[in-house]
Amino acid sequence: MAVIISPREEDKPNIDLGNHQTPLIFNPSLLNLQPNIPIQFIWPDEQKPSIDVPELDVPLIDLRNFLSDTDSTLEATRLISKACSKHGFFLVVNHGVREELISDAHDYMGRFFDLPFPEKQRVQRKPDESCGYASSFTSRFSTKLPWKETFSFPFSNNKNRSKTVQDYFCDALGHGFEPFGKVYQKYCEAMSSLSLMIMELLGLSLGVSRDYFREFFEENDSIMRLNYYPPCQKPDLTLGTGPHCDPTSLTILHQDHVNGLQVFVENQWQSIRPNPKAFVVNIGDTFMALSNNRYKSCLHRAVVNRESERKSLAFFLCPKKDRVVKPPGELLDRITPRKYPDFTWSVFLEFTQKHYRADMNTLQAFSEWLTTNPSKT
Ligand SMILES: C=C1C[C@]23C[C@H]1CC[C@H]2[C@]1(C)CCC[C@@](C)(C(=O)O)[C@H]1[C@@H]3C(=O)O
Ligand SMILES: O=C(O)CCC(=O)C(=O)O
Ligand SMILES: [Fe+2]
Repeated sequence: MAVIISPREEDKPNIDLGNHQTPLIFNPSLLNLQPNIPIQFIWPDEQKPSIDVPELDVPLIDLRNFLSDTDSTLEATRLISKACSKHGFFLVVNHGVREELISDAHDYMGRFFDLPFPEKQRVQRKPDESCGYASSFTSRFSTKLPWKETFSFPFSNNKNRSKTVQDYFCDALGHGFEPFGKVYQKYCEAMSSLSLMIMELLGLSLGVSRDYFREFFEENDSIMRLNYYPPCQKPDLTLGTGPHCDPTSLTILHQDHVNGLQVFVENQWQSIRPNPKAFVVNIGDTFMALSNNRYKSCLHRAVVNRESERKSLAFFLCPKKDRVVKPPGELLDRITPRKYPDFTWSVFLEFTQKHYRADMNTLQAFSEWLTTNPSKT
């Protein structure tokens, strides 16, 4: 009988606070004036950030001649195979995304988070929905709150070429936000194209056809997330984003110039230094399942600091919601049985939004949850 997964109470998302609880409002400019931070933001000793961590040696993959030159393609597949079998993180440069588009995306992110709090609350994330504005997740979790504000919105890459991001901004915030919508529409389209190029690389490196994963993600229902980490007076007591593996398929992250991303590799936290010309790419749980565990979705977190705010752009590539996630035949053989059951991203996403706070065991917990909820398979 499978153990029924019920995360620790404090980790269980509060779907309904009812009217007996009003969530603490995370207003960093006010919170940071107080000598101490609210207890909900203080993490357990074993999870508090360590001050000095070593730098992770992350492979840098040059996409300039990828697919046009055999040697470059071989080198890229070798590097990606080594990194993804170990920790799932690598950098890509000469990626073809215009510097101006990246700087516009950072610029508009700053403008959004500088808006007055009531303005941001107009797009407040609704309970058990994955998109919208969230400040510190006070309405979702009762302890171990992250020191951050986020704004997430959907991107769909589909045949009718709809402008889902631009429409989201105009519908949710009004036509005055059309410039925001246009920039993030272009940015997400560039992220989707880059993701598909990386999917070709991943396919080649896993020994399946170059087009297999590209076709799988050609149409995608992805999530764009803007992360804003205010300065914190007690950076050694809290975390900007807690330790987790991304439940999604592939994450393409652009950090601003402030250090903060850390990955847990060889039993220690190691930082990935910001490089404005590079995107940080990591394998998520869903791609780990697609690769039948050959490539690893790795534990990572974000730390904060006393002096400066930090921002990051995270594009989460996700398959079409109801596409069945199962590894290709080439990755299955008699000595390598299936590691995870078939599932759809829509059910996995629902699991992370309604039942389980994503951490380092999300995919395992989800697999076990499916056995006790057969209607979800
Ligand atoms: C599908 C998702 C859930 C989260 C956003 C995307 C991919 C990463 C997930 C998350 C960042 C992992 C850490 C916990 C979390 C609650 C957070 O800190 O934001 C997660 C996101 C979420 O559930 O909103
Ligand atoms: O902000 C960062 O550097 C990492 C954020 C992250 O891991 C996430 O949003 O999933
Ligand atoms: Fe992450």
